[in-house]
Amino acid sequence: MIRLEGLTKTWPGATGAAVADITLEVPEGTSCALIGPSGSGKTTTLRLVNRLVEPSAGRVLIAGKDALRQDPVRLRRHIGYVIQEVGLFPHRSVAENVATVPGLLGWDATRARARVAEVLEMVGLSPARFADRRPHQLSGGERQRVGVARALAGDPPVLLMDEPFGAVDPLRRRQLQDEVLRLLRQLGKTVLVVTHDVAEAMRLGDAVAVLRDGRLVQHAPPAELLARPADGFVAGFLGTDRALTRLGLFPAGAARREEAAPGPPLPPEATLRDALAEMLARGSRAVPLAEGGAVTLDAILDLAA
Ligand SMILES: Nc1ncnc2c1ncn2[C@@H]1O[C@H](COP(=O)(O)OP(=O)(O)OP(=O)(O)O)[C@@H](O)[C@H]1O
Repeated sequence: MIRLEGLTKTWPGATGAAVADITLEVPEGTSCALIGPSGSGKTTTLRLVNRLVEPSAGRVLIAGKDALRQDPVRLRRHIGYVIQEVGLFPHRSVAENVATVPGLLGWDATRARARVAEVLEMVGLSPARFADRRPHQLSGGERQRVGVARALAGDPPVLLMDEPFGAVDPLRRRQLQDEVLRLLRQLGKTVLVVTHDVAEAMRLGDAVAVLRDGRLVQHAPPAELLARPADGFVAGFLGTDRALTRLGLFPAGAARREEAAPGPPLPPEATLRDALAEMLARGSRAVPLAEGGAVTLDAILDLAA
């Protein structure tokens, strides 16, 4: 569990606080996405958690323990940190990069080697193919996977991610998001993730926290946030297409009706947004579901109301 209590950071010489009195809890084994405009304090908030930035006021509790009372270097060994630029050591192999924290934790070589192979497998990189490569011999997506593997290597209960998929092309991005999310859920990690991408926040966060000028303006599960933005600022930030974004959170079967519709069925992983796109493409008010029955336009409108 991560708990921020009245967390505040005022940079020297700044007129206002970059992070202003934020109180927020991320329950154990869940994820929270931090979103907000550029300069709203997302990265600073994340770095206050692992003490790369020291607060001006307030507290950070991790699993109930006050982070400010722990040695910052030790603290960081128990918090995974994934950033957009990944920050891999360029002259070290993938295996050596991933072994960084196990090395700092004093694991013996056999245990560290086994762990490196295990986490590389977890993120979908075959150790036989990738362990000996250097970072420049990887694609952007592969580098990002190595970044996640490195953050997981010491088995930290908490993970901080700052634009973790920012360098990945849009096509692979969604697949990588889904895979990493599934993995983190399965491992029961508590995750705080910063992104500027609204759709990504909705996919990655069990809850989403919206920041404006360092203040927390709304904290809610994605479907609730999209349905009921707290004010005009949040509504504007989520975008005029927020109703469509919300449809993307539900499986197509959520608007199932017991009726027949023409054409091929939707793929099993289709969302309501995909179903609507298919209706528009087919010029039809209903599309069949793989499990039988159909999604209808009326059922989608009922659900969105
Ligand atoms: N090391 C620093 N020294 C002084 N001011 C800083 C420092 N780091 C960040 N700031 C300021 O703190 C404020 C919040 O910055 P922060 O990087 O947390 O925002 P952000 O929401 O992550 O923005 P972005 O989406 O552009 O990355 C900004 O006004 C920024 O200029």
